[in-house]
Amino acid sequence: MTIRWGLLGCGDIASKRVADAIIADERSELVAACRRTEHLLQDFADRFNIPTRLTSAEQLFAREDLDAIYIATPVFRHCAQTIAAAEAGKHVLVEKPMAYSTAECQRMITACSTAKVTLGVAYYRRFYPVVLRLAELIADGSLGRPLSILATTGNPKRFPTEDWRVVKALGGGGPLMDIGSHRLDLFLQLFGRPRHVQAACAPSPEHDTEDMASLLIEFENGCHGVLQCYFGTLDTPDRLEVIGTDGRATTEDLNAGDLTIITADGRRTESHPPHANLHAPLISDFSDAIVSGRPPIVTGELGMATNEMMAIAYRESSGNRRQ
Ligand SMILES: NC(=O)C1=CN([C@@H]2O[C@H](COP(=O)(O)OP(=O)(O)OC[C@H]3O[C@@H](n4cnc5c(N)ncnc54)[C@H](OP(=O)(O)O)[C@@H]3O)[C@@H](O)[C@H]2O)C=CC1
Ligand SMILES: O=C1CO[C@H](CO)[C@@H](O)[C@@H]1O
Repeated sequence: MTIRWGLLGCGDIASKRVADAIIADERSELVAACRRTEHLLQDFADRFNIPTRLTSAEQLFAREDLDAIYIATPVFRHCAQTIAAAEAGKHVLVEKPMAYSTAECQRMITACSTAKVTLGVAYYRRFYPVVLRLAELIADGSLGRPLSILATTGNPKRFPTEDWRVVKALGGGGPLMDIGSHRLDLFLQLFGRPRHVQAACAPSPEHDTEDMASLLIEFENGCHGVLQCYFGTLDTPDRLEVIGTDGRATTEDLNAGDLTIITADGRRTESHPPHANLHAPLISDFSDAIVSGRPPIVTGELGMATNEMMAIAYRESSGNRRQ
C-alpha cells in the first residue's frame, strides 16, 4: 500500500525537510501541495514536482486521491485543520507543538479517534540515534539510578515582530512552545510522565511572548528535569544530559549526536549522528503505522502531554511572581 500525501503549508520546514522526506519514503507519494499564496505554491510544487496544487485547505481535504495530510502551518491553525482533515477521512501528521492549548489537543484526539484515522505529532527528535542510546543507557542501568535530565537550547534568531513565532495569538508562546516543546517531548520519552511542573518565563521586551523559559519538572518516577530555552541569544548550547547515581551521559550538540559517557569505567565518547533528513524517520514511522494499523511513535496523547507541561509552565510563571 502506498500512502498518498497532501502537504498543507509549504513554508520553511516543508521546503527544507518535509517534502523531501515524503518523496524519499518508500511507502509514500507526495501528491498534493497547498498554501494560500499562489505564486509561492507554484514555486514549491515545481521544485518538488508535485502534480496537484491547491490554494484552499478545504479543497485539499475533499480530495479522494489522498490518504494522509501533513500539516505544516503556524500553530494556531493546527487544531481546526486537523479536525477538518480527520472529518474528511484523512490520517494526520501535524507539526509541533501539537496545538495552541491542551483543550485543542483533546479536540484533535477526539476527532481523529471518532473518524478512525491515525494522528501523529512531528516531534522528530524522538528518532535520533543519540536519544535512543540515552534511553538504552537509562534502561540497562549503565548510569545507575537515574536522577535528572537537563536540557538547554535556543534559537539565536531575533524574530521580527510580525513573525507568528513571537505573537502569542498565533504561536501560543515563544521559545518554550517553539523549541522547548521538542525537549519536553524527549523528557517524556526518557523519564515518563510528569508529576509536578514549576516554571519562570521571562517576558520579551519586544514581543508579547517570553524570550526565555526555565522549567523544573518532577516526574512520576521521582527524577527531575530541568529545561532552559531562549530566543535571540548569540551562542546557546543545544545540550542534553542525563545524570544517574553511577554516571552521566551528555551531548553538547543534540543535532550532531556526539555523546560523552562517564561511569566508574572512565570516560568515552560515542558518535550517533541523526539521519541526513531529520524528518525522514518520522515520515517512515507514520507511513508504517498507517499500513500496519499500529499507533505511530509520537501519538496525539504524547503531543498533548507536552502541551500540558507548557500550559502549566505558563500558568505557574504568571502566578508565582511577587507583586
Ligand atoms: N522551521 C523549522 O525549522 C521548523 C518548523 N516546524 C513547525 O512547522 C510548522 C510550520 O513552521 P514553518 O514552516 O517554519 O512556518 P512558515 O511560516 O515558514 O510557513 C507556514 C506555512 O503555512 C501557511 N499558512 C497558512 N495559514 C497561515 C497563516 N494564517 N499565517 C501564516 N502562514 C500560514 C503559509 O502559506 P500561505 O500564507 O501562503 O498560506 C506557509 O506555507 C510550525 O508548527 C513549526 O513549529 C517544525 C520543525 C522545524
Ligand atoms: O526544530 C526546530 C528548529 O528551529 C525552528 C525555529 O525556531 C523550530 O520551529 C523547529 O521546531
